[in-house]
Order: sequence, then C-alpha cells, then structure tokens
Amino acid sequence: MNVSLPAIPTINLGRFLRGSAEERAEIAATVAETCRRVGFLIISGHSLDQDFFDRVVRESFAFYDQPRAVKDRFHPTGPARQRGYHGMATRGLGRTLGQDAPLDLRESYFLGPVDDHQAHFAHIPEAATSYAPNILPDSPEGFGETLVALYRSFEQVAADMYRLFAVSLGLPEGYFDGMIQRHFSILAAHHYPPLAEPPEPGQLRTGAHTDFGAMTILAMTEAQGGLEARLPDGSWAPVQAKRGELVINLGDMMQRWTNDAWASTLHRVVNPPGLAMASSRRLSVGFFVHPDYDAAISAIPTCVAAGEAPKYPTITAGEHIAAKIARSHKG
Ligand SMILES: O=C(O)CCC(=O)C(=O)O
Ligand SMILES: [Fe+2]
Repeated sequence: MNVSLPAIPTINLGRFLRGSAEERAEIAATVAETCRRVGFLIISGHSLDQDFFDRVVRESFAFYDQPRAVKDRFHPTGPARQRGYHGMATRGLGRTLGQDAPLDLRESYFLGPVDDHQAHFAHIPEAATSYAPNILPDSPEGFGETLVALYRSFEQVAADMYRLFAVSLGLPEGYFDGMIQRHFSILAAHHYPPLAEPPEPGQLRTGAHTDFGAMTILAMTEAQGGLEARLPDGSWAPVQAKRGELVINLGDMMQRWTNDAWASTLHRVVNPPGLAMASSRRLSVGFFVHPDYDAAISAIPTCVAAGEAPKYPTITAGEHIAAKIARSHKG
C-alpha cells in the first residue's frame, strides 16, 4: 500500500464512478487504506452542484440572521427532536462521550427523510421518530424547498459513496443498494456565529465526538475556526473542503459493520483564533447517512478473517442509533 498518501487524501468520486478499471481499482485502494487509518476523506467530482450550495449558504445565513423569535417558530414541539431549528448552545456533542462537556457554540436546522416511509415502518413503533415529518421553514421564502432539494442532492452523493465503499471493501458495487431504499439519514445545517463574548473554558464550536451513523458527508464554507480530525498519532489535523469539495467521515455504525476494520474518528470544530472570534462566521451542512431502519448491521464478510467469529452480534441500524443516543444522554 502507498505509504506516502497524505493523511486525508482528496478522491475524485466521478473518476471512480465513470473511470477505467485501473482508475477504479487505484481509487478504491486509496479509500480502503484511508478508511482503515483515519476514516476521513475529501471528495471532488461529486454530484452536489456548487452554485446550488452557494445558494444554500446565502439562504441559510439569511435564515439565521432573523430574530430568535422567528427561528423558534420552527422548533419541534412533538417527540421527534431531530427536526427543525435548535438554538445557539442548546446541545453539546462532547457529552456523547460521557464527559460533562460545555454546550456547542452553534445553532442548527435539522431535516429527516423527505419521502414518507411511516406506513412501511408502522409495525416498528420505535422507528416513528426516525421517520417523523419535517418542519420546513417558510422564512426566508423558499428556504424549506431549498433544504429539501439539498437533502435530495446529498442522497445521491451518499448512494455513490456506498458504491465506492463497497468496492473498497472488496464487495460487489451494489452491496448496500437493498439497505438504503428507506434510509433515515439526517441533514443538519449548522451556523457558527461570531461571538460577542469569550467562550467558557473548554467550550468549542463543536466538542470532540465521533458520529453515530454509517458515514457523514459535510459541505462547508471556508472560515477560520473549522473542523479538525484526530490523527492516529494523537495530533489534530485541520480538515477544510475547498470550493466544490466535500468532506466524508465514517461513523460508529460503519466501524461496527466493518468489524472494526475501518475507523470512526474523533473530530471537533475549534473556535476562531483571537480577534477573529468576533468576526468569523461559518456554515457547515452535514448529511448523517443511515441505512434503512431495519437494515441488519452484521460484520461484512470481507472484514472477518477465515475461522474467526465477528466481534459484534447483528443489530439493526435503528437499534444501533437508539443505543448510541440513549448512551449519550446518560450522566
Ligand atoms: O461543522 C462541522 O464541520 C462538523 C460538525 C460535526 O462534526 C457534527 O455535527 O457531527
Ligand atoms: Fe461530527
């Protein structure tokens, strides 16, 4: 394997999807090596249109610039919490690791599946919140439709990434196809505003955590105070997507699915340095990719050595996420 790879390489997804057999094999080998080592990638050549993302950024900033009372109209009141608007510093991702971490210096807007799969999962009452209807913002006008279109775009990138991951795992390209037809992926548009006051000790834009799902796809603006991933040597490396690029990172579900062969890596979003604190604003949109609620997460055959037993029993994707969320609320 290529030992001179950058810690977090940039992969051209289009060249994988439409390339020659040699190109595909070379890209898959780089992805496999990177997923084992650090679980973070940058992709170019994907299907999310940059002009469209520029519009998402403009409309998102316009949304967040509104008074709190307007934004709170889109806060969920029912049992489905991963929907709609959540205010500044109301959640702390560092807490998912069981630490008493400060709250994150961001506000967020969440969307769940835009197709209605409620009837299909009616026999699994625990699935109801994962397939709950969305709360779509009508202010600024058209923002709700923009978020739905963005969700659709990310769905396509996710489907393409599953193909790349399948080949990188030595599986048939369509291995995951049957498990992502009714997925419960979550879109989150995060706004990291400039700060008038210094943060509390240890308080970050996003506290260190791992993601729960299969993978996360991140689109982001270029701003001071950005994403960092922890490398195997313990150092924190900045991860910045340039225009037209997306960041991909693996989540805990993929680590379990691959029998710990691939890494779900710790990451965080740091504060801007010094004076930039009062001026830097950042927008990131994460697509937290989950398969179907009832997809079986059992060790991928190519990740279990001959004669060895898988490390974890089979669990459904829904059960995996529910267990992670329950654990994150403890303490
Ligand atoms: O804002 C970012 O770049 C990443 C945020 C993140 O890691 C998360 O929300 O899980
Ligand atoms: Fe994350």
